[in-house]
Amino acid sequence: MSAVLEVTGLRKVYEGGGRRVEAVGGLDFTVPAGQLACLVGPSGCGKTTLLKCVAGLMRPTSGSVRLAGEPVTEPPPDMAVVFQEYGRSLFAWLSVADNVALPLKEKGVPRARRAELVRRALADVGLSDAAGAHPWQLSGGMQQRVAIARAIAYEPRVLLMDEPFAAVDAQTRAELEDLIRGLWQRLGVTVLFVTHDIDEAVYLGQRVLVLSASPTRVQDDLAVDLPDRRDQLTTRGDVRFTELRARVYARVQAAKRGERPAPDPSAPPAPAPR
Ligand SMILES: Nc1ncnc2c1ncn2[C@@H]1O[C@H](COP(=O)(O)OP(=O)(O)OP(=O)(O)O)[C@@H](O)[C@H]1O
Repeated sequence: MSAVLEVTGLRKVYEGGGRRVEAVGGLDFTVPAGQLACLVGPSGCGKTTLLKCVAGLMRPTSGSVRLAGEPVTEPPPDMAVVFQEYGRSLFAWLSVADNVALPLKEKGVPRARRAELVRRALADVGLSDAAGAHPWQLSGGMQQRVAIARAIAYEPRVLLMDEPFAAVDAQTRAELEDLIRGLWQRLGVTVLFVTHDIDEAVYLGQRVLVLSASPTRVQDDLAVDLPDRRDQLTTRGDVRFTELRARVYARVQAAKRGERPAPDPSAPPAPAPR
């Protein structure tokens, strides 16, 4: 299956205030349609910068991003982003339903269709009852569910997530991870999920891309050959999960030290697209 997302020679250098930081340094990868790929890398390695470039929110210094073959030069209509800071991404004065509806309004989706998409998305994230509430009346986990509902109501081809669960407690995080896997399986959307949490990357992904320290590059690209049906207890207790986690951990450590590990002959081949 062809790649829906192509990142080629992507480089981003920040300059200003007498400081020059090469955050992303010549990065190449593609994501096939329908894949759930996780990006994991050391703190400060350039994950957010990369995602902003992929989302068309930031111009790269050089290189390109293509979505379904088209160059991304501004936020594309068929891409949605969920950020870590749900508190800042929701509008406090709008109801939950209106928050979810807002991007659809901007996209020009007719009112009746909008109402249907909002209803479905809120049902998908288990928040039908909270449609009339305001974000500040909800827990952090519920607010992040609203942000996810807003993203999926938009019916994106690609869903980008930047450490979306970093600010919620462990139990809520586990629930949200399962929610994302469930939505991904049901909707068939392509997901690029950025996290610094190795366990989360292995639990969620079909594939884990390990990023090097800044200026970041793809250090490794591992297939996650765990069964498609995952649950927090069984999957995390699986010997294969522990092996993959140890392998990703070792590679993130190597990335921090700036080492390039030798290719692993026992690593499974890249996963087939769904
Ligand atoms: N607007 C900016 N101007 C200058 N430098 C920046 C800017 N944004 C990020 N940087 C620098 O680019 C590098 C990568 O930052 P980025 O936020 O992309 O990393 P990250 O991997 O997402 O970090 P974390 O894991 O801590 O969230 C850092 O050295 C950071 O200081």
